Amino acid sequence: MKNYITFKDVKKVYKMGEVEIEALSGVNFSIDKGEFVVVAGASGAGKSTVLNILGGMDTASSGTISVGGNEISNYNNKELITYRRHDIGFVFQFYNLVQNLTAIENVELATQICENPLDVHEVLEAVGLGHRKNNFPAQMSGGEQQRVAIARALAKNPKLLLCDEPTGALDYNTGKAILKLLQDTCRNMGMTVVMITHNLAIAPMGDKVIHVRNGKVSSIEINENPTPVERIEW
Ligand SMILES: Nc1ncnc2c1ncn2[C@@H]1O[C@H](COP(=O)(O)OP(=O)(O)OP(=O)(O)O)[C@@H](O)[C@H]1O
Repeated sequence: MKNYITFKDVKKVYKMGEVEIEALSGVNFSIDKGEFVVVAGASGAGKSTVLNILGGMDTASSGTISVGGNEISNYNNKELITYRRHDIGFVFQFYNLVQNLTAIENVELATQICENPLDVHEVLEAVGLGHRKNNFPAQMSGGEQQRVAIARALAKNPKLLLCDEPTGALDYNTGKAILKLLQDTCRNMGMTVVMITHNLAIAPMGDKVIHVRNGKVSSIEINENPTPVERIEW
């Protein structure tokens, strides 16, 4: 589906007492269903603000955001909760797992609040953790914990998978394996994936690369033939 997501003239102003910070100053882009999109830019450019607004964790000050034909910029708080719960899977830099629950329990916890969850065993197999289901986070490496976090997001069967620097805390090879998992998930499940990075070297893996600078989109690249992660070096 073309233009599954659209941002039209989206602005975000944070007010801190007397001071106003314009984090987004008129952001425009569109994303098709099933695209793997990389949002790239320097620290403070506005990447997380874009992702948080798209995921319904924050709201725009003005402008229109539409996802799958719904104007989420008009949603009230209750509608945003439902949207986050059913439509969005989030993956963060630091995995945010519940430490006293096993891998499978962490994934099950997320599926308990959503409508059409996937089979938790199958999802853990798919992320390569079939043999670690009963381990606690402290018994797993960073890369394995991030796989649990990805399984937790995917098991909700979300419409959108949003990833904020998902490899930021991982070493080179582990990070690469996680990027491959995300790219393969996008292809195999037809999942729309939006991933933030400050690492421009991995931009060629995206079907689309949205460059953000000073709260604006500075350019958008379309890669007709995205590079498989295993062929990217940085
Ligand atoms: N809750 C907030 N209150 C006030 N200012 C904020 C808030 N969140 C973000 N900002 C400001 O908005 C601007 C954009 O921040 P944002 O976190 O979106 O950038 P970023 O590109 O994701 O950066 P990084 O790569 O460092 O995470 C920055 O100037 C930041 O200080």
